[in-house]
Amino acid sequence: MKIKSVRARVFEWKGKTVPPQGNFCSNAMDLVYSNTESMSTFRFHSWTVVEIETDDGIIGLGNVALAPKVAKAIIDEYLAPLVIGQDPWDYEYLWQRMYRATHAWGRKGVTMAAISAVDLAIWDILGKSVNKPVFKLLGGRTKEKIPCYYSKLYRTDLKEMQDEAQKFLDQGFKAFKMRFGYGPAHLQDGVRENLKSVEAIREVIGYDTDLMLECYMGWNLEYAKRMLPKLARFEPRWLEEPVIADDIDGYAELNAMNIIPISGGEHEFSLYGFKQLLDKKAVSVVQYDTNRVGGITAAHKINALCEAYSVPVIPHAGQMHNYHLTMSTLASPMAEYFPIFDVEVGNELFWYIFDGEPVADNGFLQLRDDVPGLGLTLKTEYLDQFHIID
Ligand SMILES: O=C(O)C(=O)C[C@@H](O)CO
Ligand SMILES: [Mg+2]
Repeated sequence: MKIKSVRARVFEWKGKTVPPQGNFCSNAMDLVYSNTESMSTFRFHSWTVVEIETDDGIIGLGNVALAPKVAKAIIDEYLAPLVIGQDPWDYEYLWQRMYRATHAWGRKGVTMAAISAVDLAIWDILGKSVNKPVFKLLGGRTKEKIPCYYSKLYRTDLKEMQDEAQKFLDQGFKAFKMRFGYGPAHLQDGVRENLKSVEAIREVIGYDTDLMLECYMGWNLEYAKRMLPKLARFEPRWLEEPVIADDIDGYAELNAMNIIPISGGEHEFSLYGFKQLLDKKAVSVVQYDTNRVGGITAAHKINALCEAYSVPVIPHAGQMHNYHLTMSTLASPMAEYFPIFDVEVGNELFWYIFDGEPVADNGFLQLRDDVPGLGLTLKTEYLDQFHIID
């Protein structure tokens, strides 16, 4: 079997979007003075879909949501020529070709995300070619079904947040992730607002339910060190991305305080990036995203590394490409889950592009043994609400 073609298309959402509430999520831009909305560069309103076809007609689907137009250019210009004409079963060789050929300027960020998208499509082909779901090629079914946590609760009116939490508590979710709205730039008022929002959610979900707290790189080390003792009473399962991804020593200092487990990884890339996080004990929960970190080829290796370090893997953002990694290892106890909503930040946009994503049932997800590859097809229902760049 040989790869015959690689097609990368950008799906630009032109449909309805929900305008964000102010301070709906602390983020890395909060500390930079600007007159634009600080989360504006952290939107996922475009998504690049990769379709790789083999000479015997199998089509594999991959996807990338980081800088999708740039990712397309990297795939078209650099990665496609490296894999066309090659055997997809030589996936490690192909991964190393893409990684090393772009090493001078790739390694992390959008190049690794582009490599991930190609790698996902290759693994989709491998599964389809032997009529097996991808998780069966990685280690098989390690769970009867996958526990998942509800992920949204962006900072808005506290009563609205409580109603949202109640609605999904009633649907059987046993774990929730909420977003802080404030960070160092918002001074003591922001501290009080952050604490009030956690208290409000705990009032609804109680303490028999996991609560995770998301900073999305919006704090800094000094502020996080002040906040951790104030948050401890709420017994969070983890505090996510309190500092920017490059501040690995900051992560390690916060994790070493042993007040609240620190999580991160959605903005880290490659096996080596995670070796560094683990060697420095920077995180207590690893959260790579398989469509960023280097695809399934890289994520599978990181799963083994995390198993050896006894650090759980709970991949960022859910989605099928992550669920196969969670299903195939005991090192990954749970998945993130974004329910389908009107398009807001865009974390939910994949629901409008693909069919086949599992819908949570009572806080669990199921992958089928009889659906080959990643298990996704392109959805036609919303195609008229996308502008597609081929
Ligand atoms: O789901 C996450 O972990 C994310 O970081 C999504 C981002 O949009 C803000 O939370
Ligand atoms: Mg996050």
